[in-house]
Parts: sequence; structure tokens; C-alpha cells
Amino acid sequence: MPIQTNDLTIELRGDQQQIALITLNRPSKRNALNDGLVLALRDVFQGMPHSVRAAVIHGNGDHFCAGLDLSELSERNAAAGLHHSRMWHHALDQVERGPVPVVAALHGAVVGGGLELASACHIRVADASSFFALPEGSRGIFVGGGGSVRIPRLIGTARMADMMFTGRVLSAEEGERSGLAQYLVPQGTALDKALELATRIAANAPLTNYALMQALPRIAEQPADHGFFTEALISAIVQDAPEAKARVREFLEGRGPKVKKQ
Ligand SMILES: COc1cc(/C=C/C(=O)SCCNC(=O)CCNC(=O)[C@H](O)C(C)(C)COP(=O)(O)OP(=O)(O)OC[C@H]2O[C@@H](n3cnc4c(N)ncnc43)[C@H](O)[C@@H]2OP(=O)(O)O)ccc1O
Repeated sequence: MPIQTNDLTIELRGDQQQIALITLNRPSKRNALNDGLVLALRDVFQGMPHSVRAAVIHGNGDHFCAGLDLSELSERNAAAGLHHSRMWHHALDQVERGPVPVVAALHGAVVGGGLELASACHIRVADASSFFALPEGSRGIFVGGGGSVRIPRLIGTARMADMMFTGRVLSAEEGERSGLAQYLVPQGTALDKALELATRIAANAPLTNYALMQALPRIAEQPADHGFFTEALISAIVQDAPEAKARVREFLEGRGPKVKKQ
């Protein structure tokens, strides 16, 4: 089991312990992310047990995450700030780039660094209590956890600029409409939905999931001819794996799952 602290817990679920449920567990501070919590997040992803095929992140208490722990900010000079931002980048890269797809179960505040964390996940499920904001402008600071790269990928530069300039708070519905969340569910059901999605993801071939996580953000940034080249190489390697051959054979012999309307 990877390192965990009181502020961050990991629980393995599923008959083969294939789902990791990661809980931000600092409800008295609305799960604000202090250095210890960010480093624990990094360590949990770096040391993910091999049985795990998909992860869910959620927050204990009334909110997903209130962002950066502002109490740690006041003494920091520019040099320390640079180091701090790079530490966040490294930790959230562990979330985005592996080893497994991550579903964020969102409720209450998803703000500042909390939105940066959510945007590093692969799928976001928001319940009706969720609200999204980037209050950095009103605190006199800037995003530092990769948000200026990841959030515009979800909602575009103009919407992100509007959120940062004005401090506008987006409701759950607006968040879903603008692309911050892929699923909008009734209040109190985000975790159940996220676990259901994680179970489905965990049933895929791990190589397909891994290729998707690694390739998608990179290919999207490449010129089309580079993207096609990378896609063809990945496709060739993944289809040659024994698991791909077994799953295709299963379908052709009438045993594999059909595509069904939900
Ligand atoms: C610069 O380099 C960076 C930056 C970053 C990332 C930056 C950011 O994330 S900026 C955004 C920071 N977050 C906020 O401004 C949100 C502040 N919190 C709130 O607005 C509210 O607390 C709430 C989230 C809406 C919840 O409201 P409520 O339920 O009423 O709870 P409260 O009574 O307000 O709070 C309870 C308790 O928690 C403490 N707390 C809440 N948020 C934070 C926080 N962000 N930091 C520290 N503490 C927080 C609050 O003070 C209360 O404490 P008590 O002791 O009084 O009980 C990334 C990387 C970089 O390098």
C-alpha cells in the first residue's frame, strides 16, 4: 500500500482491488491543499499498487477542495514560489500521466488549485452542489498548479480569462455546459457515479487505457501529420498485445460484450 497520511487516504475497492478510492481528508479546512497533502498525492500515484486499473478522487466533507492552503503562502518569496509551483506540476503530472485513469467526483467548492487538480483528472463528475471558480485574481496571485495549461484545454482561453479576471463563480450546470465536467448528477451522487465509471474503465485492457491517457493530450498538441504518425504507431503496438487478440477473438466467437445503448 502506498504512503498515506491522515489528510489523504487511499482505499482499494473491487473484487480484484482494481479501483483506488483516494480521499482528500481535511474537511475542517475544506480540503485546502497544503504542501504535505500535495506531496502525499504525488506519492500515492507514484506508488499505486499494480492491481489498480482506475482511480477516483473525492473530498471529504461539504466541498471537493478549496484550493491552495493560503496559510502557507504569506512567507513565500519568488524563488520559493517557483519551487512550489514546480512541486505542484510534478504532483499533478502524476495524476494526469499515469499510471491509471482518474475520475474526479466533485461537490461543493471546486476552486483555485482544487480546479487545477480536477483538471488533471481524466473525467470529471459534478453533483448539483458543485461550484467552480478561480479566485486567484482577488488574492493577488496566479495559478501555479498547471491550470493555465489544462483549464483552457477544457473550456478555452476566453472562458478561463473571464473566470480569472472577474472571479465569476460557475454553477454546476454552467460547469458542465462549459466543459469543466462531463457528467452532472444529483446532489450527493457524484461519488457513486464516479465509482461506476471507474469500474467500467477498469474493465478495459490496461494497455488501451494507458495509451489513451498518454497519447491524447500529446497528440492534440501536435500538427496533424505528427499526430497521425504517433496514433498509427500506438495503434500497431496495442493491437499486437495478447489481451487485444483475446478480446477480439472473444467477440468474434459471440462471447464478447456488444455495444449497448445506455
Ligand atoms: C501562487 O502559487 C500557486 C497557487 C496555487 C493555487 C492557488 C489557489 O488555489 S488560489 C484560491 C485559494 N482558495 C480560495 O481563495 C478559497 C477560500 N475559501 C473559501 O472561499 C471558502 O472557505 C469556501 C471554500 C467557499 C468554503 O466556505 P465555508 O464552507 O463557509 O468554509 P469557511 O468557514 O470559509 O472555511 C472553514 C475553514 O477552512 C479554512 N479555509 C478555507 N479555504 C482555505 C484555503 N484555501 N486556505 C486555507 N484555509 C482555508 C478557513 O480559513 C476556515 O478555517 P478556520 O480555522 O477559521 O475554521 C497553486 C500552486 C502555486 O504554486
